Amino acid sequence: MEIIAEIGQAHEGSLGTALSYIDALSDAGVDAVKFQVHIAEAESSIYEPFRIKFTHQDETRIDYWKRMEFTLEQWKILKLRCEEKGVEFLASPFSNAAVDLLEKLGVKRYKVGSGEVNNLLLLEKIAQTGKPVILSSGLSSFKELDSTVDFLKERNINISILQCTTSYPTQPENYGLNVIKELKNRYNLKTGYSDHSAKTETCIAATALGAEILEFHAVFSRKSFGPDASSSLEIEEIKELVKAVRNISEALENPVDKSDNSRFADLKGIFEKSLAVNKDLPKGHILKFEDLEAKKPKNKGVSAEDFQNLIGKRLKSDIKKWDFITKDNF
Ligand SMILES: C=C(OP(=O)(O)O)C(=O)O
Repeated sequence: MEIIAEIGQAHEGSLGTALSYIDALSDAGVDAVKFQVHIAEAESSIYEPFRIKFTHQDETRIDYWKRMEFTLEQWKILKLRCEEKGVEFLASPFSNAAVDLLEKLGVKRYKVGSGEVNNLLLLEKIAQTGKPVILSSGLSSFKELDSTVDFLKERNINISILQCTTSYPTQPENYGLNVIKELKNRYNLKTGYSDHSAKTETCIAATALGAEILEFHAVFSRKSFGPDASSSLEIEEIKELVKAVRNISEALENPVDKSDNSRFADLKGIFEKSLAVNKDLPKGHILKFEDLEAKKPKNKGVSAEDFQNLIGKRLKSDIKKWDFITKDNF
């Protein structure tokens, strides 16, 4: 399982905050820390509407993107910090200029956000790098995904694909956990889940349903400013999630063979019981179901699993309450 923590815009354009996120998330045990590379002039214009107008600080959406930009030098610092902390620096570009920037950083692969699935210009640019792509599907139908997957396959790109719902925060009826398996069956690619539910249980369920990659938004506090804060997981939740996901992954990698219980032989013996009577019974009494009890340990008399053979049998001797029943009693 690959666990990717998406910082998105949670850094609010501050290099220091972005570095703190790398530190906190690598300590939480994720495999990759993910950024979005926004180069305002290359990807947007004054005509772009706000997805959520959460601040009056930025007059227009492009002003917001400008505030989220880092310089190449700053990106180098962020990537270096990821390397020092032993996590992959992963990013989604939102323009061809952003791909050029990421190439200068020497990234290993690319994430394509849900909004870019039909941006063939960007996909062509990424494909020209020859590097693997993780494709998100939050806004796409199968038909659109088919074309994008074909487009990348024709260019020999190694693709992974994520179920995602672009709705912030995503409500249970829209998680689409069923789609993880459908994507796997349809494309036979490495398949995962990109979460916006802000709930660890969604990611754990996705793991159990076969996701091989998990991505979720991270934030220091869901009360923070920002478009994704309410759809994100906090650091303590991420720590717990990482542990849970690693455990479930290990469980899934070790399927249990229920047809063979030989490993329980000793323990099973400790749990097994022998038959006893629950009242004083006189010689000549005919045993009924209501007379019987099953008590530990096993092998003290007739085994509990053989109780049906005793019903209707006549006692040859008295037997005291809670005494075990043996063959000699008949
Ligand atoms: C928007 C992104 O991804 P997703 O669609 O998976 O949320 C992204 O990676 O930048």
